[in-house]
Amino acid sequence: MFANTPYEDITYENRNGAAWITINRPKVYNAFRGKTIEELIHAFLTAASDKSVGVVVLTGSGDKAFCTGGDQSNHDGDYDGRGVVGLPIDELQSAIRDIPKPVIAAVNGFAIGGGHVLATICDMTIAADTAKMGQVGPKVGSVDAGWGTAYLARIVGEKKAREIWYMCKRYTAQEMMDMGLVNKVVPAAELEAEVTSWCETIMEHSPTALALAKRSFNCDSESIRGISMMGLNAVKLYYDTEESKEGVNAFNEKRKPNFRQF
Ligand SMILES: CC(C)(COP(=O)(O)OP(=O)(O)OC[C@H]1O[C@@H](n2cnc3c(N)ncnc32)[C@H](O)[C@@H]1OP(=O)(O)O)[C@@H](O)C(=O)NCCC(=O)NCCSC(=O)CCC(=O)c1ccccc1C(=O)O
Repeated sequence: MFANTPYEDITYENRNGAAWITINRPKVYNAFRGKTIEELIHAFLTAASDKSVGVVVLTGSGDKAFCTGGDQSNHDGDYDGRGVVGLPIDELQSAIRDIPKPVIAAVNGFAIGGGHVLATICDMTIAADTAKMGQVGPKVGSVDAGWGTAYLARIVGEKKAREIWYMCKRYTAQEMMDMGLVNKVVPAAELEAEVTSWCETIMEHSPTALALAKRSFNCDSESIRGISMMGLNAVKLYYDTEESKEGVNAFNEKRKPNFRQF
């Protein structure tokens, strides 16, 4: 599908064995549409099968955003691609978890909504001190009821996970590190160098030992994949309601949503 075709929504570079996958839609703060997700899946699977790649980095272009989740301008009940909600987001999340190589999220700005979920499921997260992270689902008529909730709670604990989803606040990189969602915070200008240095260390280590470690970590939380699929199907029904559409419309019209009518 992508043979000999450059990606449109992302870039892919093999830097000395580290596959850097960059979401390249800065005008919409690196929000994803159907095509973006397809290209990300393809890139992760390419990295998985390339023996010269030992580690994968996921980041966003520009200095504003890592990823702000689904593209709200392409969202009218369904997104514009395939899958249960018009985005094969479950396949992308599975690709990040299943590839037998460590995936590092290099969070260079906003990691919000589905973008925050992507950072959460990466094996490790290194963030710029300027990054802002959090959830917006209940403000914009959405929820990632699976990896975004249940897996998040494994990392930050139930109370904090519930706060993140119910309050929809923005957290600094340091606050996210204090909660266990970020491994290291560095000045924004040093993010790339820091991530490169972590990649160099990983490239010195045994790929099979790393793959086994990753698989064993995953085993313990594997049941969340089922919760996630059920959540996705429930969210599809929710997306078809006026209540959900009010959230999307309010964002696009730059106004506060009126959810109390429902
Ligand atoms: C990111 C913000 C907090 C930044 O706020 P601020 O600094 O005030 O800047 P803005 O003026 O708001 O934004 C600048 C510019 O970017 C555009 N933009 C930002 N985010 C998006 C977006 N997601 N889609 C489209 N466009 C976006 C914004 O319109 C501005 O453009 P201008 O032309 O300059 O006006 C803030 O922007 C913000 O909160 N953004 C909204 C984020 C959002 O709503 N994301 C979607 C969340 S829902 C989601 O991700 C579900 C998709 C999904 O993956 C999923 C589906 C079903 C089940 C599970 C999942 C899952 O999450 O896994």
